[in-house]
Amino acid sequence: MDNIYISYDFTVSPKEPGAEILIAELGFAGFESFVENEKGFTAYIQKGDWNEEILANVSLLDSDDFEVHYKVEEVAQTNWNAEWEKNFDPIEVANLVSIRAPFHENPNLEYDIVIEPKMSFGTGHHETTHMMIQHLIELDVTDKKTLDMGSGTGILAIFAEMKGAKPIDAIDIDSWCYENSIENVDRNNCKHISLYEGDAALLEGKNYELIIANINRNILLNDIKTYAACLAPKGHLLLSGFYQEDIPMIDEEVQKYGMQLEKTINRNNWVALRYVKD
Ligand SMILES: C[S@@+](CC[C@H](N)C(=O)[O-])C[C@H]1O[C@@H](n2cnc3c(N)ncnc32)[C@H](O)[C@@H]1O
Repeated sequence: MDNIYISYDFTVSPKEPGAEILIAELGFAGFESFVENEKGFTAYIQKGDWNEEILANVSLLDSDDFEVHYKVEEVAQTNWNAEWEKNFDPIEVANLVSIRAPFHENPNLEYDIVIEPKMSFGTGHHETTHMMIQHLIELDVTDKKTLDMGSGTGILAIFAEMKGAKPIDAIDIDSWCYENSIENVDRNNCKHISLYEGDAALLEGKNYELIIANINRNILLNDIKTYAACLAPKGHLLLSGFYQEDIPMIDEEVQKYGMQLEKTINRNNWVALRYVKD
């Protein structure tokens, strides 16, 4: 991949919650990095991943509730780490889990996840990551053989290990994510996570008691049958990366493989579903 990026400098009014919702949508459209400022933020995408239609499905741009302006520029690769360090705030989930950068102070909660996301998705800022952490908090995952599909920074695999899951496979299709997750797994002293670059094709013949997949609706619809084939009876499947209105479609697919919906979590119209296999 070359080092040329396309940047979109967005102003969003009102900024709260507009910028947060827009960042979430852009993350799913393929943007890789976001640097906030007073009036909005700048979003970056590699030129090779960009296309003319990149904003076509970003619904906030059509919303009457927010005023959004942007200007587009081509930029050479910047020092992402320095940019990111200036802008990443620590996050807490349920007063139990902190997700922070190495330079943040440790708030001394029960679980402390240290992540340096660079270009990959998964700081806990996103609603879907947050909800998957919530599901994992509630599940007893001790000694559960686990798969984290679409692992991004590795954040969910890392938290699963902290909660006692093992062994864990974490798979991401993106080479940046794969490289970055190696660093994060190491940084959090995880010993039971095996990382792979790839997709559902790697799952043939595998067996898990817990499968976590925070990807997007279409990839999930395509891959649910493969996940189902790898999931043991009484095993749990956690799915996120889609909206409330996508639930019927996802649910219809999952139901084909003998799984029951146990719990739905919803944040700002994003959802995370927990299924259990018969
Ligand atoms: C929404 S992010 C989730 C990251 C992290 N698990 C989290 O919860 O914050 C989705 C991830 O799935 C990866 N991905 C996309 N398509 C995939 C596929 N077919 N198989 C595996 N990973 C995929 C992307 O590269 C991205 O890192």
